[in-house]
Amino acid sequence: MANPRTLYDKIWDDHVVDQQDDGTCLLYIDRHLVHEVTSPQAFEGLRVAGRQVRAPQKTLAVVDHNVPTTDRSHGIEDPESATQVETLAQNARDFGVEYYDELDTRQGIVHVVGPEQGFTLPGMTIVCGDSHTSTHGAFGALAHGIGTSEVEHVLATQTLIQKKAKNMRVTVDGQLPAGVTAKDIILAIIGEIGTAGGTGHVIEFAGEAIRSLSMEGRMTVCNMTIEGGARAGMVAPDEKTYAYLKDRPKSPKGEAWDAAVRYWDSLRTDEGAHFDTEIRLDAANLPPIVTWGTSPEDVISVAGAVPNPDDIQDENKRRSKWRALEYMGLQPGTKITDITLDRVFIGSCTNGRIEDLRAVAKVVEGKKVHEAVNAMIVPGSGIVKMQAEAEGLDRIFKEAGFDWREPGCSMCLAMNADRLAPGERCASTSNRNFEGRQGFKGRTHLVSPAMAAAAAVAGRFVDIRDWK
Ligand SMILES: CC(C)[C@H](C(=O)O)[C@@H](O)C(=O)O
Ligand code: SF4
Repeated sequence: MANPRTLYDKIWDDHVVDQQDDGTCLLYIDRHLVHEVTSPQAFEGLRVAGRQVRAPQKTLAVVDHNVPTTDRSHGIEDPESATQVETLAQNARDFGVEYYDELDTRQGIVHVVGPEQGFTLPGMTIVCGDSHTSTHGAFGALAHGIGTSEVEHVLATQTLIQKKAKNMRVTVDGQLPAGVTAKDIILAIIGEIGTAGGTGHVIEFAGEAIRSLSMEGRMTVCNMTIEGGARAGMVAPDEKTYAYLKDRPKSPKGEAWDAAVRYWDSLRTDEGAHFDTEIRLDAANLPPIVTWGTSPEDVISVAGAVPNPDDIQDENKRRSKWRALEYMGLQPGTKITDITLDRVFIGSCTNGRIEDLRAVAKVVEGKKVHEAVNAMIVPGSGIVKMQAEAEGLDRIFKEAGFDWREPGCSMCLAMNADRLAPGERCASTSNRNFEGRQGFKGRTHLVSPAMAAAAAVAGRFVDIRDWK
């Protein structure tokens, strides 16, 4: 038998167009997602060179980062945002690329839209000028972010120059306790390996707890792989993957579907395949997690307290964690459940999908957002919004006092009107808690949707395992 291979090895091998002696490869790219932030220069480069988009049908453009999440039916007021959006629209028209504008129901965060449309499929190489492209790995695709010059390269040639990464496997055994979610799994993993722990690797997530996750949950895990420093994250496709993709607008149909499933079934890591690094975690021991600092690795159980940086041996690390506490306005030893909040943000490509909104509705139904808290819910796409409204979730949210918005990246990052004021403290379902991420001097605590929902009602963090 041929050498046993990992899922990553298989997809890689199937896409190599050319290999140099030093290992540099030219990789064929199956899908290219494009948004307004990292594409203007790339399209301009093509224009200047007089080139076309090589495979417009393998390219999909959508606006997400800059769009306001308030009513957009009368146009976009902010001139900067309007220009960004219009530039993408113009580029899509000029180059014949399919484009979902801010009024299209299919519009949303690029990483929510791709899977939803069946544009993202197992076994594919998928790129986007955006670090959270790793999300699409949940479907058993090799998906990662690229820079703007690479965006131009892919637009022009449908290929990418890459060196192969190492294989890493993170196995999460057992079953999650009630109240503990995919978000807690990935935060725990990043807490364990650190933000550089995955450097140079592609991570395959495996084990009973990963298999038990819905596609939404797997997307949450793969989405944040990048915060652990890895190039990409992936989960082998299975029946859940196929059920999610069946009959999506761009999924293969009829015989083509059957043939695709046969191929997808071969995308499993072979018995005995080599992993350069292996990590194991037990899901049964995981608590709901809250970040206390300014890095996604600064994690602690909701039942715990803010750690004391003086306990850290390494001087640089100690200093940086003190700085994080100062920025966050926190004291060592403060119980996490004593931390009060000004804002709650539920949304983003990490946790802005329908399952996330259902989890929030379950927690807040019949309750009220705390009077000191300003809380918003931003669906990840127009399709998510429509589905939530069909299920009556929007009524539950509005009756509880949440602001129910139009789809986009919103307060995940301060690139649009949704942002924190200096000093404001926010429980957020997004993926980054860097200084200034949600607004200048804003303070971000990353949590799961259920934890954010409970915090909105209580005005402080609460252990969702005790929620009634
Ligand atoms: C603006 C974009 C390039 C950026 C990314 O690459 O991830 C953004 O989506 C983010 O989450 O920080
Ligand atoms: S929702 Fe946040 S993380 Fe996702 S693409 Fe938008 S800005 Fe990046």
